[in-house]
Amino acid sequence: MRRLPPVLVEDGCSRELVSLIRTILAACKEISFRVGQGALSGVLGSTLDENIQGETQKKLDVLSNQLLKDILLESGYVKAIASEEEDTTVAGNPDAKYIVAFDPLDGSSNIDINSLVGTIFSIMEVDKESDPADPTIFLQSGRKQVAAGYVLYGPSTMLALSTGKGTRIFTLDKTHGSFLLTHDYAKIPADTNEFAINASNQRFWTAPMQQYIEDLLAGKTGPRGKNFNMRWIAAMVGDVHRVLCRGGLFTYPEDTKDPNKPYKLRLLYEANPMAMLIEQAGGLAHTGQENILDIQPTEIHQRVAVILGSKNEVEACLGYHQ
Ligand SMILES: O=P(O)(O)OC[C@H]1O[C@](O)(COP(=O)(O)O)[C@@H](O)[C@@H]1O
Ligand SMILES: [Mg+2]
Ligand SMILES: [Mg+2]
Repeated sequence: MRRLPPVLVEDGCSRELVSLIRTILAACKEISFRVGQGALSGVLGSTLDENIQGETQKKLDVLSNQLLKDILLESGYVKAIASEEEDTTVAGNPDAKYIVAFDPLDGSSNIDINSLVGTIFSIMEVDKESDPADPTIFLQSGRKQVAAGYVLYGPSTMLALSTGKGTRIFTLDKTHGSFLLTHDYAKIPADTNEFAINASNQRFWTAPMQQYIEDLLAGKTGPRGKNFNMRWIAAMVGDVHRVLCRGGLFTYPEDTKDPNKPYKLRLLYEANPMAMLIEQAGGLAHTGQENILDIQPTEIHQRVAVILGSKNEVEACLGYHQ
C-alpha cells in the first residue's frame, strides 16, 4: 500500500505543501492517540470556558487546538492560522506562503460518549508580501483552497484529502504511524436513498426544506416514489465520511431556532474543506442559494447553510428552493 508523501509528490504538490500537510497530520496522530485513550487520557469533559462563538469548550477541543496551533506555528510553513477555538487569526512565519484554517475537533458533543470525532482543515495560499497579522488574508473563496481534508478518529483513524486531483482516503497504520492509501479516488454515487439532518429542528426550517424532507419521509407512495433511510452522527466529519464512502445527502440547513444564528456550520473550516472533498469526489455542495465554494467570505467565523452529497439528490433538494 502506498504512503501519503509519494502520492502527494506524484500529484504535483510542492515540497513545502507536502511538509505542511505532514505537519498537520503529526498533530492529528497525537490527537488520535489521546482520543483512543479516552477517559485514561484525562481529556474528557468540559472546561469552564467558552469560545468566541459562545460554545462551551470541551477539554479535547482546547487540547487539539493547542497541538495543531503549536506544531503549525513552530514548523515555519504557515503565515497564519485560523481556528474555531481562536477568537481571531494567529500570525506565523511572515515568509511563508500558506495559511491554514481548521476545526481542531469536530463533533465535540460526541467526545464523552466515545463516538465519532475528527479534525477538519483547509489550506490556502497568500502573497508572500501579505501581512501575517491581517485576518482578511483568510477571506478567500473556497475555490482558492490548495488542499482540504479531515482526519476521522473512529474505529480506525482515516484521512480524506484533496489537493484538487480527486479525493483520496488513507488509513493510519498505527503499527508504524503512516497514513496508507486505502481508497483511491472516492466517487460519490449520483443517486442515493439516504439522508442526514437533525430532525429535532424540523419546526424551525424554511418552508422548502420542510417540504423536501416531508416528501422524503413519504417514501415509496409519496412524490419521490422510493423509500429513504436516515442517519445522523452529530459530527459533520462522520456524516461526510459516510457520504464519501457510499453516497447520501447531508444537510444542516437554515433555521429560526435562534434568530441571531440562522446557520450552524462554519464556512472557512467546516463547509469549505468538506465542499472541496465532496466536489472532488463528484458530489455537490450548496447552500440552497449558491455553491459553497463560490461564497466570498466576509468574516473568519462566518456560518452558512450546507446541503451536500450525491449530485442528483442535492439537485432534487435545490429544486424545492427555487
Ligand atoms: O448538535 P447538532 O445540532 O446535532 O449539530 C451537530 C453538528 O454540529 C457540529 O458538531 C459542529 O461542530 P463542532 O463540534 O466543531 O462545534 C457538526 O460537526 C455537526 O454536524
Ligand atoms: Mg465542527
Ligand atoms: Mg470543533
